[in-house]
Amino acid sequence: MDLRAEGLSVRRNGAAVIAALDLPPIPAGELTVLAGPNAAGKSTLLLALAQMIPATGRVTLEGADLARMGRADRARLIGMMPQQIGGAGGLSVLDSLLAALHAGGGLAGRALPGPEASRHALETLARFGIAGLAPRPLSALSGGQRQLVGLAQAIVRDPRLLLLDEPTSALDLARQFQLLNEVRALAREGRIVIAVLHDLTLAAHWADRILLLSDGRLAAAGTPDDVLTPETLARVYGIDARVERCSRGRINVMVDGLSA
Ligand SMILES: Nc1ncnc2c1ncn2[C@@H]1O[C@H](COP(=O)(O)OP(=O)(O)OP(=O)(O)O)[C@@H](O)[C@H]1O
Repeated sequence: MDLRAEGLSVRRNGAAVIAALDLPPIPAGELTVLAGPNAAGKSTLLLALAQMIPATGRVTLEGADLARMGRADRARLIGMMPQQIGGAGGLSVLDSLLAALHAGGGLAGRALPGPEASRHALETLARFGIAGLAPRPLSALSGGQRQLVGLAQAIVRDPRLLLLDEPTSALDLARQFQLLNEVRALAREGRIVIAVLHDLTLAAHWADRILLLSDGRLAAAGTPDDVLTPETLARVYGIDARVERCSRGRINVMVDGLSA
């Protein structure tokens, strides 16, 4: 069971952002990290995979063509955490989760009665350690709290495919660890999970596989060991980097400067 994308092309503002991209099959059960320079097309790729922007090519989830699926079925199957989490208006955190649950037809497509829906939403918040935020208005959250709520919104329907755009960018070190630990557990439970991360040391620690995007093309794909080499980092980011192992065997990426 996997996600596949073949010949995917996206134009934005008249320019080709993603051009005839083929991805290797992305399996359930693993955490796939999407990395690459600014403006490489990472957010665009997530939006195109979720069919939220026009794209040509073929995207299949567990064999089903997502473009041919109804909106309600896609909402049931896909959870998307955008880079910017909305927070306007007076909607509470709990109500925002109930709205996300309702938008996808309930829990994995099964409508829940009111009290059960609230209980499920609260359990989802508790999974990320933020049940206490339930009554707070979205507009009154810190950036990090908003990011944790964004992940809870993406997962509340129990989707098969989880697309997370820079889920840790506003989080402190402890919450980065907590969130990525949960995200990897969500993958291990049998979901297909793709997360955009800029921090390659973090990616090396948590990813089962890394897709490195550059100028809308796949520059490298494979395990962190395969992808995170000084040669590839010089080619893709234009940096002089050292890739070293710390005492626990984990990969550390250190940047010494920009390539000449
Ligand atoms: N709404 C939009 N309308 C037009 N062009 C856009 C839009 N969003 C992004 N682009 C353009 O598409 C290209 C890819 O942007 P995208 O946001 O996908 O990159 P990214 O890899 O996610 O970047 P970052 O790491 O900076 O978040 C950029 O050139 C950007 O200017």
